[in-house]
Order: sequence, then C-alpha cells, then structure tokens
Amino acid sequence: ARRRLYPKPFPGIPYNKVSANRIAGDLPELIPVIKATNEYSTSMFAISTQRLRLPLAQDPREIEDILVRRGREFDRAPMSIKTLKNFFPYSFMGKYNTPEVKEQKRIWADAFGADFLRKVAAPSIYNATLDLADGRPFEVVEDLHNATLDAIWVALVGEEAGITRHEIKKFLQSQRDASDGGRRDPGPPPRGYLLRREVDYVSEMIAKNSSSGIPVLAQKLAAYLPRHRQFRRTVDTEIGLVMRKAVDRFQRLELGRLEAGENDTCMMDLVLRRKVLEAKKLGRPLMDPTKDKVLLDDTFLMMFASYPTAQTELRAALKVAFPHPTTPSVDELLGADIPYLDAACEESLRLAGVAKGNLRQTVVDTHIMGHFVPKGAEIFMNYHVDHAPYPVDEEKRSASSQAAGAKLAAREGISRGDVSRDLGSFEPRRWLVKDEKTGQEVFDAYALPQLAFGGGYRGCSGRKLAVMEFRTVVALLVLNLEFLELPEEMKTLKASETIFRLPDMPFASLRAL
Ligand code: HEM
Repeated sequence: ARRRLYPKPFPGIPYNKVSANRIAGDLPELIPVIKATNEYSTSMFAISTQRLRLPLAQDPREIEDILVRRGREFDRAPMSIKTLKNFFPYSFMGKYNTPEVKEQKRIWADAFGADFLRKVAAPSIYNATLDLADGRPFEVVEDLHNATLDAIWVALVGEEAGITRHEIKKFLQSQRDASDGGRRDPGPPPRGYLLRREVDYVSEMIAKNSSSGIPVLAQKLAAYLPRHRQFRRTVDTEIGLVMRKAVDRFQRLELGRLEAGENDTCMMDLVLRRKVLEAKKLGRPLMDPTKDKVLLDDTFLMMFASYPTAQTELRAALKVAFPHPTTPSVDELLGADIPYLDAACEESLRLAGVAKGNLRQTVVDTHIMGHFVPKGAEIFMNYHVDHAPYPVDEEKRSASSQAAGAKLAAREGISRGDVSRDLGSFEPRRWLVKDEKTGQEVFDAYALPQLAFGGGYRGCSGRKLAVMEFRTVVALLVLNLEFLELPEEMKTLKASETIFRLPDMPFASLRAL
C-alpha cells in the first residue's frame, strides 16, 4: 500500500531514481534549490526532465508546435485551473476548453483586435506613458507597474487610474518639503490604488503558494481567510461601479447607434454594448452586469494578466523615423515602420522571460519528442528561450513540427544569419533580415519561436495590446531619456519568480534628453 503513494514516473522519460523511491518525490531536492534561486520554474527545468510525475518540455520548437498546431491533443492543465479558480472562479482563464469558454473568449475578441486597440486603447496608453516619460528619474519596477496599471485600466474601462500622476505629485512635494522643511499633503490617493493592491495580493498569493510544495491545497485554504473575502469585495465593487456607468450610457442609445459603436471609449464599452444590443434585439431585459460574475471576473483577469510588465542604435532608428524635435504623436508612432524598434521589443520579451512557463494537459494518448505520453498527463513547458536548445533528431519531432520547420527553412527572398547565437544576450538584430528584392532590413517575427505569450487557442489574449503598449513605452522612454551605464554589480539579468519573473536589480540611471 505504501508503494502506491510513491510518484510513478512515465516509462521512457528519464527521471531521478532516488525521487521515485520516496513519497515526497523530488521535493527534498527541489525546495532548497528554489530557496537559493528564488525561481521555482527555473529550478524544476534545471534539475531534471521529469519532476513528481510531471514531464518537462524544454525544446522551443516542439513547445511552439504543441501550443500552436496540436490544439486537439492538449488542453489547459488541472494544476493551473485549480490555482486560478480560487481567485477567478468564473473567468475563462480558470476553465478548460468548453463551449462556455468559446463564448467568453468571443465576447472579448473584438476588444483585443488590432483596429479597436488602435482606435480606442492606443491614445489612452500613449497619454499614460507620457506621464512616465516626463524626464524625471524613476524606480523602474514600481513605476512601470503603476504605469502599466494606469494604461490598462484606462484602455479597459475608460477611466483614469491616475497612480503615476499621484506618485509624481508625491515625489515633487517631498522634494519641496525637503528644501523648505514644509509638510505638504498630496491629497487622497486615487481609486486605482485599491485595484493595484488587489492585483498585488493575487500575484503574491499565487507565488507564495506555488513554491510551498502543496500549491493547490495552500491556495484552497487561503480562500477561507478574511483577506480573500476583502479581495472579492473590492474587485466586485470597483469593477461594478464602472460597468454600471457604461451600461447607463448605452441603455439610452437607439438600436442603430448601439450597432455603430462610434461612442466606444474603451474595451468595456464594446463588451457591454454588445450585451445591451443582444438583449434589446431579443427583447429581453438586460441582466444587471454588476451581478454578472463571469464579466466581473473576466474584467479583473484582464488587469491581473496584464501586470508583468542597444538604446543608441534604437534612438538613432527612432530619430530617422521622427526627425522633428517634438515627441511623435500617437498616430505617428503607430503608423511608422521601424524594424529595429520591433526587433528590440521582441528581443526584450524573449530575454526577459516574464512568464517562465506554463502547463498543458494531454486529452489523448500521444507522443512528445518520440516519447509516449498517455492521456491525462500534465506537461510543464519552458517558455523562456534564453539558451541554445539541446540537439534533437529531426525525426523525433512531431509531423507538424517537421513540416513547419521545413516551410520556414524554404522561405525565399530573405537572407538571415545565425539567429540562435548566444541566446543569453540581448541582440535585437537576430530579428532583422534582409529582403533580397528591396535590399531593406525588415523585421522577421519568425526568426525564433517566440513563447513569451504562450500560443494557440489558450495563448495570451492580450498579446497585441501588450506589444502595442510595450512599443509605445520603449519608444517614448528612449526618445526622452538616456539610460546611463550602471555600476557592474547592478548589471545582472538575475530575477525572482513570483507569478511573473521580476529583475533582482531593477535600477535605471537616467538623464533627460
Ligand atoms: C508583457 C506582457 C504579457 C505577457 C508576457 C503575457 C504572457 C502570457 C502567457 C505566457 C500566457 C499563457 C499562455 C499559454 O500558456 O499559452 C498568458 C495568458 C493570458 N493573458 Fe497575457 N501576457 C501579457 C500581457 C497581457 C495583457 C495586457 C492582457 C490583457 C489585458 C493579457 C491577458 C491574458 C489572458 C486573458 C490570458 C489567458 C488566455 C486563455 O486562458 O485563453 N495578457 N499571457
């Protein structure tokens, strides 16, 4: 009976023999490494190919193939679903691929489409970023978190969270206090702080419980604590308030104007307008959206999920695109083709490894890299492409992976160098290729598998929004500020993993240009 409690490794996939002979499996070895590095996913990937009966996938091409081309064989994994369900029981992120999820994703799909983001979200993101780039030095992680929340909140619900502006006011007043000995009151903090606190709470809880060794149970227990109930209350109240305002606006509109949507000011407007429209068309009363748990959870999820958040060459490329001395407008920024800017953003997302990895579960018996993996297995995949992959026999790859590799290799009319050289360093040029017809350098999104946003049907819904925001932030900061050399001890890519990975040395030394 005791043997039944031992972890049973998948036959054919290498595993640690000692772990297979104790009930605690890999934990005795894993916990000290997690403590020493502060990175639980990295620790798992570093130690073995199979932990606690959890096969690990490390090859970027094969992972991309699983995510993007093998959707019929894989679904979200129980471990992630159980973790997220505690916080967002109704959101689609906490659910398997069901028709219900399809409907929830459909409701948000247009709000994440390029046209809508460009028209409605981009101007808000641009303004929120200008607050950050006004030439003052900033504490990188905190201020970027605040600016991200400002930008997402206004794009999502059309109201300013105002956190960055409040922080700048506090900073300026403290400087004046220091010079004249005064004590100025910056006024009450904006409501955005309430949500910032709840986003922090969810990230911290998931991080703490994930490295506890019993993540699912720890998460379940935490849900009974008063802090968890406070989290739920704040989210329902704050998001409910903005939903109510949007629905009141739309209730007064005629059917024709509801369909046109020219008054949409944010993503929430689009989503709620569609709901009002559907109810009006069917002659049904609209369910009070502030009681719609699915919508409340999906809205908070968008904010939570968005949280993660060569300069000379880049500035030169930006100066060529925008030769005038003033900061480019949002339309100029969005409309300009600047391959080096796109390459720098793509390279930052690759190297940062903001989300180290994620799980999928097999829904049929299948093979990965030639190994048999039965139905129901959870696979933990490394999304951080930061070192050269181990050599793999091409014929061990899945048929779809081999076909995609052949297609990529056969692309004509472009010349590219060795894109996989020194993957531990920041080199935007690996994403640039020469178009042989025009002789121009162009951005090549396929230079390497880009796994920063996962992929496929359950890949990141906010990818276009995140890339648009990141591109805006990078361009405005690099045009307005010079990032000076840091002392040696601060030049490190070391990071700690909470739910996302955050740099251990988040410092920037700046000079206003
Ligand atoms: C740099 C910023 C971001 C990074 C690195 C990132 C990364 C990720 C990753 C790795 C996943 C899991 C995908 C998978 O396993 O295939 C994910 C899922 C998701 N992300 Fe993002 N994300 C970012 C920004 C955003 C933003 C701005 C939003 C929305 C406002 C967002 C919304 C979501 C949602 C809703 C999911 C779940 C999708 C599903 O379950 O179908 N993300 N993200």
